[in-house]
Amino acid sequence: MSETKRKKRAIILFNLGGPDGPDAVKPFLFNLFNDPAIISLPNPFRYFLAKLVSSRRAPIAREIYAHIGGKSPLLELTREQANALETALNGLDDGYENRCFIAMRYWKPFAAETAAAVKAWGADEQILLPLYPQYSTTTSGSSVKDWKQACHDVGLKTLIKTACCYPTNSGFVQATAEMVKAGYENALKKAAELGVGKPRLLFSAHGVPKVVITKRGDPYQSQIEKSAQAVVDEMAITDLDWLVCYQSRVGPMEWIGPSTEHEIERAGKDGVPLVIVPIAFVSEHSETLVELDIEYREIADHLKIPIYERVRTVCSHPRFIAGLVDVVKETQDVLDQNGSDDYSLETRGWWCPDDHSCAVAKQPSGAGRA
Ligand SMILES: C=CC1=C(C)c2cc3[nH]c(cc4nc(cc5[nH]c(cc1n2)c(C)c5CCC(=O)O)C(CCC(=O)O)=C4C)c(C)c3C=C
Ligand SMILES: [Fe+2]
Ligand SMILES: [Fe+2]
Repeated sequence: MSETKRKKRAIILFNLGGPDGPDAVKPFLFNLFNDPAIISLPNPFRYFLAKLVSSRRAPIAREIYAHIGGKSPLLELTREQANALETALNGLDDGYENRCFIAMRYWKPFAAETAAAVKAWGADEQILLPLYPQYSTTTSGSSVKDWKQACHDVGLKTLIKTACCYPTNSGFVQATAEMVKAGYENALKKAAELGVGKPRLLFSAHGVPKVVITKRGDPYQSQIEKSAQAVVDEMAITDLDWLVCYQSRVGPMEWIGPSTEHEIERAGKDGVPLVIVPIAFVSEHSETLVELDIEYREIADHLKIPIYERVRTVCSHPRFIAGLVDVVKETQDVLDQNGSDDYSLETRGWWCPDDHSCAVAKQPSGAGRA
């Protein structure tokens, strides 16, 4: 019996990227601040502001990265996720030969290099998979736009579909809940030994300027709240004390709140133990290993918070990888039933309805999109 040729499906994993050494810090920051999704000024103003801000921020950022060997572990951890996902997808035996590629937004491997590799491999289809469960124009939106530009530049034109977001994906929620539960129980045990009250869970997400929510209409904040609620529901512990807060503020603009620092200070006043849960990151990097583990822990110690327990991110947790497989399958269904996205760079802010029906097949063509 002749074997039918399997279609080649490229899965493109997007993340922010991080410097691979001290010399990369300034150009990495320049790329970040020169992104119109981050600073929405026309050029040449954005270019000059990005030069200025990246020069000023570079010494601070270098100090941050010095705590973790001068570089970000993000690419290495993303490679592990890509390998695990590729193995899981190829185990489906669903008629596709799968290969996972990585495109980082502000440092290597950049979209252009990866798009060229996808073209050289001879992909028939592409599934775009941001490693951000919640959608923001500053992250997933920016990466997808950058990717489509790279596809234009290298002449890569295949069927293509984007998984815009998956804030309540069961694999992501179960993996997170399992890890939070372990951290919570650990803190509860320590609290009993110390004779202090029960711990409070702080679901800490990367912040964004308020205008990103109010003017652009990003669903990011509401999706963060949905993720946290889903994890709490999955944990099924009665009377949990929990809330959502936002870390990593930079610049003079007003950011969404409450800030994680403010909530740590409030916990200090209340004298309650803390369990910190990163809810917008799916891997370890400067924002978890330095900001949460070193900087915020110092604040907590200074305030004599009795316990400060930080839950690790899901990384390559098998349940999370299984969740990503589901996202790829759902996105493939939408591609098969609604057809390919176009390569237009004119995306509106986001295209996923709040109920996440963008990833549900059998909707009328174009539904949920601008
Ligand atoms: C959900 C994830 C992220 C959102 C939303 C986001 C928005 C955002 N970030 C900045 C500025 C900086 N971010 C920096 C690092 C950084 N940011 C994210 C994720 C999100 N950013 C990650 C994963 C990382 C870590 C990268 C790594 O270490 O590998 C930095 C650099 C570090 C520092 O100087 O503090 C900056 C600057 C803005 C302005 C913004 C929204 C407008
Ligand atoms: Fe979505
Ligand atoms: Fe950031």
